Amino acid sequence: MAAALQLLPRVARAPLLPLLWGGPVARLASGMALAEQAQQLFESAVGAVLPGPMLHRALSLDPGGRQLRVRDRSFQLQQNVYLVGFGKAVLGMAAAAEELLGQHLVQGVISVPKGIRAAMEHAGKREMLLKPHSRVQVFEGAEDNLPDRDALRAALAIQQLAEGLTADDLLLVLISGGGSALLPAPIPPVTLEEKQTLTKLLAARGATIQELNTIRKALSQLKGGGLAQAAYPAQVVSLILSDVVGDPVEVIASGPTVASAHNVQDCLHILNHYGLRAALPRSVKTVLARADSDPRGPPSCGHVLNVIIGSNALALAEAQQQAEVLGYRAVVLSAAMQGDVKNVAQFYGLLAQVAGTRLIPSIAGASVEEDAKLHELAAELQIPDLQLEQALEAMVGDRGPVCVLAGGEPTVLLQGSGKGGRNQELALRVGAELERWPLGHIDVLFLSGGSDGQDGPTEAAGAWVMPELASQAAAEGLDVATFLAHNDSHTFFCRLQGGTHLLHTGLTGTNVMDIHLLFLQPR
Ligand SMILES: Nc1ncnc2c1ncn2[C@@H]1O[C@H](COP(=O)(O)OP(=O)(O)OP(=O)(O)O)[C@@H](O)[C@H]1O
Ligand SMILES: O=C(O)[C@H](O)CO
Repeated sequence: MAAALQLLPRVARAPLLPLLWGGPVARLASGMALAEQAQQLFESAVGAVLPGPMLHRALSLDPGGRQLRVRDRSFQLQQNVYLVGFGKAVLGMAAAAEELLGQHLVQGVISVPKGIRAAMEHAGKREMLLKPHSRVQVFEGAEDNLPDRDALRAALAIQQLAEGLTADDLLLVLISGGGSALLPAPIPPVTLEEKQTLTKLLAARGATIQELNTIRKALSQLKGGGLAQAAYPAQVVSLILSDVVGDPVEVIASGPTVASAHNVQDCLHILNHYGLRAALPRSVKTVLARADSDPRGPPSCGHVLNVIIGSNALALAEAQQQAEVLGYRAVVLSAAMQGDVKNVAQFYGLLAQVAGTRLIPSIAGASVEEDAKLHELAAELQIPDLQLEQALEAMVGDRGPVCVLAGGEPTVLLQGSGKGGRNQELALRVGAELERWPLGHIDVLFLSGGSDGQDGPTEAAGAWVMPELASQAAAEGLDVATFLAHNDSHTFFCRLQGGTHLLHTGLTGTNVMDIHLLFLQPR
């Protein structure tokens, strides 16, 4: 337990209110105490997937320092290791890798978001920074998650490094979310601008990350296994931090070390579906036509070891453990929450209602219809790993406080021009839902936060809400529906009670999608 609490120093100091559930102290427990615990559990989830700890779990040197161990594989070390990386969490991953590899690391090139070094320095996160005489060259680029000239230069440097390797070398590839935009290498004659436009159009028309990255792979020299091919005959080990539901290695950062299984027909189907086929630039048509007749087929990746070293599920598992230490019955609902944010919010609202009735059957709670509606909605959302029955089972009977943990990435279809993010919008919508289903004797709190610490283009990571949200807002003259109609959740939370419902962590240096926490605490 001491070790577990090390991750959570503030939790260790906080009074363990739920342990005293049913007693007078618990009855005095305020929403703020619950909110503090929610924020601490969020931090513990993120703490489990920080670059340093993750790297050290995945990589080790044998006692003589002659072999690099990755899972159950060993690689000979003789000052023959090269490193490349691209993604939002790669700076800290590279710092941890360089520290571990020492003199065995010959050279590295990484492509990371613009301003990340300054932000980490400013936040005092020195462990995320490379040392002054690092062998790793850093390129910053892809402002606003879009490929740009800086990212293109980085991609060229990465390609050159990979192409210069021999069969005696080992290439360590560090990959995390945001990697696609940070590694643009369009196949000529496609230009960077054309690729940028196509990516933007697909995203704006609601293409999924799977669809978007299928197109990116078809138009890129390095994605879809291209980087692995460039590094051949060197051995390649890819360490991947997943930011995609289900952790598909071929999708994350467009799978630069995974042979693409898609063909031109798949691309044309996607482009057709989003009404983009007719207006395709000639260059894109040329590249797709060439790919169709390429006798070599997709790159082969037999020399590659792809390893997922961090994921949303891992973060949730840590927070679940911490919640149990705090006396909650903690259930992981899913690490793959997806779907329209409105439906996801309705789902959490109904879940709280149904769960509340199970927790204290005597209260006027959910009806049979609401139970059925919850299951219907769950089926509609098509969440692959949803443990709804298990979660509801944990709530049967008068057994104390419950914490439901989930993760993933709901979708917001932007209609207004307000300021917000996925997590703040979800929290606001859940707050509105909770108000519709008052649960007399149970304190309910919902928190949603982006594990990277930045929710959309805002400075907050997310927000937390309780059923009293709408009435508190009304008292301050804020109308929830109006803010939602403008996708203006951040402005709403900034104004509500002086911003106390906002979750502020600063940039965390990692990225495993969003974390959702739902607490039900009988009074
Ligand atoms: N005003 C808004 N209200 C709600 N959501 C918004 C708003 N503006 C942007 N978003 C959402 O924020 C997301 C983009 O935010 P961000 O740049 O944090 O990317 P991300 O998807 O979190 O990146 P990653 O997946 O790499 O973490 C999009 O899903 C977009 O729909
Ligand atoms: O970079 C990307 O492609 C997305 O973040 C998904 O990994």
